[in-house]
Amino acid sequence: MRLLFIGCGNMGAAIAAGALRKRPATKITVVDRNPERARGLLPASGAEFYGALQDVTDETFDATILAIKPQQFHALPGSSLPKNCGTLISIMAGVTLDRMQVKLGTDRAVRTMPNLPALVARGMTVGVAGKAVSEADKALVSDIFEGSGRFEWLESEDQIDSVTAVAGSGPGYIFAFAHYITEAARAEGLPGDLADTLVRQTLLGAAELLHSDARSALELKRAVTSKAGTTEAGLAVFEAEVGLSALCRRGVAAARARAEELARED
Ligand SMILES: NC(=O)C1=CN([C@@H]2O[C@H](COP(=O)(O)OP(=O)(O)OC[C@H]3O[C@@H](n4cnc5c(N)ncnc54)[C@H](O)[C@@H]3O)[C@@H](O)[C@H]2O)C=CC1
Ligand SMILES: O=C(O)[C@@H]1CCC=N1
Repeated sequence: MRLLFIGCGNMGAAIAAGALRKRPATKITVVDRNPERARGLLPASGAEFYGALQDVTDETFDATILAIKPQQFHALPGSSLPKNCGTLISIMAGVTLDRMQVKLGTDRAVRTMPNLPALVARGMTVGVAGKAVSEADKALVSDIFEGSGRFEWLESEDQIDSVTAVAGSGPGYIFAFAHYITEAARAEGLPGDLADTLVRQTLLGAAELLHSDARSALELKRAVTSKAGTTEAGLAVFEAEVGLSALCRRGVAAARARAEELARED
């Protein structure tokens, strides 16, 4: 398969690496304003790197992945896309299929929301297909993203901003939590290195249990929590009236509202 990446930063490079993992014969062309950074993020890929779309000589691709920031989309010269750019795949938060149609003149477009663990092939991507996307196009899109983790189709675009708030931004919330727990461990007087190891390994173990154990998150929480024990004492603080539950709802709602706002910006 032949893929064109427009923008190849953290996410573009993770997705390109995933596509290569799934289909090693994939030929990748990258256009990035900073081609040297892109090259550094995608070493030994056999990819070609360009600084501008006009420099790309190939005219035929199976898919073109837009992996620039939503705020960079309005400056993209839609008319300079290659003649046969295949299925257009956007990973931009808050950029609607309608907006892509107006700017790029095609309904053969898929709006996706991946997440950063794609870097380690543990990503979660959700996609919604535009009107002119065929079953063959959809199979290709699934293949591209399955190389960097799990992929699911959404029936309608209505839910993608909520998906963005949960899974797209989600790793950021988890990393913030890891940071604050590490700080708390240091405040307890534990050495920095040990605090770091305790938190990383605890999160990894908990994530692995969530992944491999049939019990729900709530059931697993109960399995840790002994009656009148230490976890119960800690959770009583985390779950106080305006605690973790309310914060999660407010945080997710704020991220979803920001995605909706991005959709209105041009
Ligand atoms: N970082 C994350 O965890 C996630 C990001 N996203 C989405 O992925 C997109 C990219 O995010 P990152 O990879 O984090 O950003 P990034 O800043 O690492 O990558 C963007 C790249 O686009 C390049 N670029 C900008 N304008 C360009 C243009 N006109 N032509 C060619 N290249 C251009 C930049 O040089 C940069 O390398 C965003 O739209 C974001 O909403 C989606 C899910 C998760
Ligand atoms: O923060 C953002 O806007 C992007 C989209 C989801 C994760 N990062």
